Amino acid sequence: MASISISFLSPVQATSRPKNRNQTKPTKSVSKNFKGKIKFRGGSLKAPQPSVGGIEATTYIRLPPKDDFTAEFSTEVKLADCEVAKLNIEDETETENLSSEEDTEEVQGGGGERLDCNLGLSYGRFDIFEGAKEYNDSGEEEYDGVFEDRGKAVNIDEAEGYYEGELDVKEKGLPAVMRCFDRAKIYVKSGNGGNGVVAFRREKYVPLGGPSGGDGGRGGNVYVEVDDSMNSLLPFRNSVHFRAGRGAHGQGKMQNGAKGQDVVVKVAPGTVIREAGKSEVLLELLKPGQKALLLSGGRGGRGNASFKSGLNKVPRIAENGEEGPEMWLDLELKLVADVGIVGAPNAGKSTLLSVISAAQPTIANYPFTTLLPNLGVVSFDYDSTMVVADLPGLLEGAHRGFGLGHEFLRHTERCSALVHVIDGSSEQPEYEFDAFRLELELFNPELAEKPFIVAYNKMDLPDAYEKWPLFKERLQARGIEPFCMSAVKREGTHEVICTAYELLRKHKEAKKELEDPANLNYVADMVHKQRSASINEFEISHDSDSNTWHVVGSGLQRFVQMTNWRYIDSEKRFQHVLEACGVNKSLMKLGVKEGDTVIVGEMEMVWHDSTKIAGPSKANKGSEDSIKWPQWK
Ligand SMILES: Nc1nc2c(ncn2[C@@H]2O[C@H](COP(=O)(O)OP(=O)(O)OP(=O)(O)O)[C@@H](O)[C@H]2O)c(=O)[nH]1
Ligand SMILES: [Mg+2]
Repeated sequence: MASISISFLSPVQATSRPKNRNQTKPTKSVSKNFKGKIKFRGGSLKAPQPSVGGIEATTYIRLPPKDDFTAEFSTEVKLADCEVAKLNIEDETETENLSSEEDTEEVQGGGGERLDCNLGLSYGRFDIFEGAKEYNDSGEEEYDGVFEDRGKAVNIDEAEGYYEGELDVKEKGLPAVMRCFDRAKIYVKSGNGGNGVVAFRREKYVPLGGPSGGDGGRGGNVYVEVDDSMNSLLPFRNSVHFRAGRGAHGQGKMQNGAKGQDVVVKVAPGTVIREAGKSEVLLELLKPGQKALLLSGGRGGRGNASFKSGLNKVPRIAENGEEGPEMWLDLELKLVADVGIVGAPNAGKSTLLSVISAAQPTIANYPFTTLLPNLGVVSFDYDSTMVVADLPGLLEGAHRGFGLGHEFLRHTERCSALVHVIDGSSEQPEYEFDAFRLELELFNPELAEKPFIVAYNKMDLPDAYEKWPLFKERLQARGIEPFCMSAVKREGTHEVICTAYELLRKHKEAKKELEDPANLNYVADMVHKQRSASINEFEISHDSDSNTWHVVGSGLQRFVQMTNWRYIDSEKRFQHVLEACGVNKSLMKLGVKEGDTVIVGEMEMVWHDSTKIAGPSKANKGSEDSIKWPQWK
């Protein structure tokens, strides 16, 4: 094969490109000149401007450090076009093909990249913020119960009774402990593959031992697993980055590198995973033990033993390991509860939960005692259980940001039934019920359609007892059969909860038929599909101002990234691939000219019309004599 020489220039030299324009036959090869890692430079892509002419690409230029420019072709995966993948609770078969490695890493503690979650909620008269422990060194998320009344902090015990009176809307973000209870933003990156090496067998009495460079190991995978013991996303306040280990490099004597360590991100049942900033749901993990492969590690680079062929018995080439994909993910937790207890603040929701289950939520005679949802398991005589969630109280106007309950209403989205607890001692219980139904409707009409039970509470109080007949009559007139109870005295609660269980049972039977199987490895499959695009699929665009041609294609980009420029044969292979996949031909058809810059992945090259160089390449022989292909020395 005829030849063309390639030289890597320093960034300084690269800027004075005209100097090299006539350098059709540079004397130094890339392996001697180029030491550093090749950096990538992105550029704005514009529509191609086809024209005719141009001949051969030759000179390669090393790019400035990656930090100096904005990376356009990063390895970060974008799944904007992904379809929703919902997991089937019943489907367990998908987990079987996952690796059993469970390396719960914990990675960078930092708190810098937390979810920016300014939800703009207001709390009416009360603003609740975190106590001092929220910011202590140990990172414990304790809430020490301090209310702020328009700038003036008051103790939680003194806050009783503040609820009465006019409610003002005041814009303020949620306290971190609440914000992070069910939302988190994390970074995941699978491991890079290890590099392959060039080595030759040297042994006494074994002349010409041949290539013996081993392949690099595959990078570690990133898994997401449902952990039954978690019921919030609070652990992600301190752990944001999850990186799998990189594969070990290959070694001589045909030794392949070891696989990188996997990472398992543990999430609470009911966690919904989205790509950061996108609305499409990538995964929904419901069942404890479910384990999904999120990102698979990069492939290990091949050592020179893998390049041995009949034509090239002494290959001096090895690949870099493939970079592992990385992503930012938004996690959202929607509790997996069968029944949700909802109602106005101070109605007795937590009291009901404490009576029917072993849960011990905080109960007190002031609104917003419950700041985060509580879960309890109700066991029935006949060996069946149901999970009940007690949610923070909801105020009228919650959809406009009043109170706390609205933020947590979405946790009822997975509930099969709702129990409305009505405070019988309130002035107008029926009005309270109507206001609540309206709030549900405004938040999500689907919630309002869920089967529900009305539980009229505090029947032990004379006030509530007197109002009960009228309340019952009015609701019956509307076709609703309310229950009365006294949660404190444990009277009437059993009927309420048995009816709720009956609703749940009916709902589960209906749901069973609708469930469809889902692919747990959906995200990994999508990423793999994106990254393994054919090398022949590329687009060329031209920036006429800077005479720059951008060749964009994920297959080509991956190829450039895996090319190890330290080895002399890599240049030949690279040029051969550009030729074979039609990049050179396409550039010439589009009118590339002498001295134009051509950027392929991380590589920037200067195009040279090297008509002086002898003969067309083998691939082109006899087909298009007018076109001069890049040549090799
Ligand atoms: N007399 C009487 N008091 C009750 C009954 N149920 C609850 N309470 C009282 O009502 C007050 C509020 O009870 P909680 O269970 O904290 O009310 P909650 O609905 O969870 O309130 P938030 O969490 O603030 O929304 C407490 O002082 C309870 O003791 C009842 O059946 N009778
Ligand atoms: Mg409560």
